[in-house]
Amino acid sequence: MIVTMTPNPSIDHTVEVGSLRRGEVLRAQRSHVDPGGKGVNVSRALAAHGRKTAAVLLAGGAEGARLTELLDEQGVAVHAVPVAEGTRTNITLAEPDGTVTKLNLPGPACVDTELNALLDATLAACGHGTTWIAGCGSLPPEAADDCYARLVASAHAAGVRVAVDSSGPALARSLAAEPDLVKPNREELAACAGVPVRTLGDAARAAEVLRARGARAVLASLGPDGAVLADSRGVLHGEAPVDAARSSVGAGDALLAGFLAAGGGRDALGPALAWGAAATGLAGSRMPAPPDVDRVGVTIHPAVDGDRVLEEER
Ligand SMILES: Nc1ncnc2c1ncn2[C@@H]1O[C@H](COP(=O)(O)OP(=O)(O)O)[C@@H](O)[C@H]1O
Ligand SMILES: O=P(O)(O)OC[C@H]1O[C@](O)(COP(=O)(O)O)[C@@H](O)[C@@H]1O
Repeated sequence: MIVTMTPNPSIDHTVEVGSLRRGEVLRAQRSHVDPGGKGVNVSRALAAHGRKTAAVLLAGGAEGARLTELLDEQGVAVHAVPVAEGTRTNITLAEPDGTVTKLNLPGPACVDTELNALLDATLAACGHGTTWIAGCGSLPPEAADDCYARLVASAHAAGVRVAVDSSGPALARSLAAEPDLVKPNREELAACAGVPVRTLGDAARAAEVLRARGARAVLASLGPDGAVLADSRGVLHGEAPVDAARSSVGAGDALLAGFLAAGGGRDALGPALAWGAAATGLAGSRMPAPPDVDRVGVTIHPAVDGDRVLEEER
């Protein structure tokens, strides 16, 4: 069983437009709604693979009720902790060439009692046989940025491993608590380590900075360049090319889900890459199922090519 905690979930509204022109009236071709938020997506990907998971989240207002309903429809067990203000809606504008513009709202403000209730509910959701808790996403406005650090401390006291996928101060503050894994993307890695990440070598060095600050392992996702995994045994790089990426929204969440589902060790890098690449071939933030993942070919490189310039920097 893998429990996810999402302090700031969302309704993800994807709108498909012909092309995005600022300052004009755009006619949408299609639109659809997915339950969203990083931990929510990890649970959706696990549920799509028939894995036992529970999504613990803060939910408020009609949007919060709708989020719970959407997750029920997808067979995800939800533990919704009430928050006074309404859950946010995040907007994705998707163009036919695969370009995605994302508008993430701040979300409902949250007070200490609500955040404490979320942490308590997360620990309470862990039964016998819970292998991981994944604490994921941004924090709502006014939430204390030691939220994930506290999650790590209490989960470790209960003997459960913790993965943190967040950004900014919430990620930085979590490191000293020694999370078993952190999953930054390239921007989050660079910001947290305080160094530019332009090459694979930069990514490997930045991951080591996060390990030196306390993270036991770092799974740094690098978009089309795959991911590097740094742990006490060294740094690995792997990738899984995709022919036509449709939407990378949620790909990092699918990557993390695949990594945890495969046990969270060095052997889990391959499955993680397959789940992440499979997600990029699906519309919006749809999460991959086994047939999507089985189509993907993964390469794990014997050594990290430190001079290789990352795709997004070329
Ligand atoms: N264009 C792409 N081609 C192949 N794989 C991709 C692509 N974009 C994302 N991925 C896969 O999805 C994972 C997560 O994507 P990334 O953009 O790094 O994370 P996030 O969604 O958290 O920002 C990558 O590590 C990679 O495995
Ligand atoms: O909590 P944040 O950082 O605002 O991110 C929330 C957004 O991230 C997502 O979980 C997608 O995550 P990734 O593309 O990083 O994998 C969306 O569903 C959601 O709208």
